[in-house]
Order: sequence, then C-alpha cells, then structure tokens
Amino acid sequence: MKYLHTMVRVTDLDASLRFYRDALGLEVLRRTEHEAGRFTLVYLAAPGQPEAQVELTYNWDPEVYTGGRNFGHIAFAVDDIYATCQRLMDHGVQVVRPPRDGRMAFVRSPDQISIELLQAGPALAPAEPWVSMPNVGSW
Ligand SMILES: C[C@@H](O)C(=O)SC[C@H](NC(=O)CC[C@H](N)C(=O)O)C(=O)NCC(=O)O
Ligand code: NI
Repeated sequence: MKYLHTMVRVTDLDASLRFYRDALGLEVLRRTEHEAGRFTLVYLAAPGQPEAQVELTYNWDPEVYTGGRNFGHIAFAVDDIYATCQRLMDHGVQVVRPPRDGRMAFVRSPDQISIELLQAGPALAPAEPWVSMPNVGSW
C-alpha cells in the first residue's frame, strides 16, 4: 500500500492556490477540468515530495461544506518554521498557533482546514516576535 493524497474541497480555487501554492510553498503537479462532473482537481505537493499530495477539489456549483471535528489537519515538516510562518504572514495568512516553542505552528486555509507546521530536526531557539505572540482562536 502507498499513501497518495489527502483531498479537500475548496470554495474558492484561486484563494486556495494563493494559500497552498504562493503562501505555503507547495508546487502544483497537475490540474484537470471535468466538464461532465462540473469540477476541477488540482494536485499539489511539497517541492521534491511528489509522492505525498494534497488534492484540491473545486466544485463549480457552489456548495456549503460543514467540516466535522473528525478531520484534524494536514501536517508538513519545514526547514525553518520562523521563516515559513513569516512568509505565510506576508501573504496575509494568520498564524493561529505561533511557533513560541520554535517547533510547532498551526495556520488555517481559506476554508478553515488546519495546517500543522513542524520544525524539521531540533526546535529553533526562542525568538521574537514568536515567543510573545498569542494564539488566535483554535486550530
Ligand atoms: C482522481 C482521484 O484522486 C479522485 O479523488 S476523483 C474522486 C471523485 N471526485 C469527484 O467526483 C470530485 C467532485 C465531487 N462533486 C466531489 O465533491 O467529490 C469522487 O468520487 N469524489 C467523491 C468523494 O467522496 O471523494
Ligand atoms: Ni482523490
């Protein structure tokens, strides 16, 4: 068995690409338009990790997605959690759980999907502004 992808339905594909591609740094591997089913699929992955994908599903006809607590988050290891969080903030993304411990942070996608960011290797040394940055809501 081989892990392929996690699929999330998105309400605004352009906003989601600005988040997953531009802010988070994932690369678009493939995009398919499905006229009959009236939906678009976009597959993304971390650079150099094409085997572990996020599949964005965009239904052309608007739907309301009520996410249950059963879905937790999608997690990524990052080389520098401070730089990653700064880039996300520079793209207008709120860091709901700042990396005060130099190790873990959470952000949410435009559709409120939780994204966990974990520092690869040892935690970074405590540093401002992260040390004194409060949580924002839940994740
Ligand atoms: C190609 C493979 O990775 C897929 O996931 S296609 C699965 C297929 N997706 C859709 O039909 C997308 C549009 C649909 N309206 C939806 O929102 O899912 C599918 O069978 N989806 C059903 C599901 O529960 O994922
Ligand atoms: Ni799929």
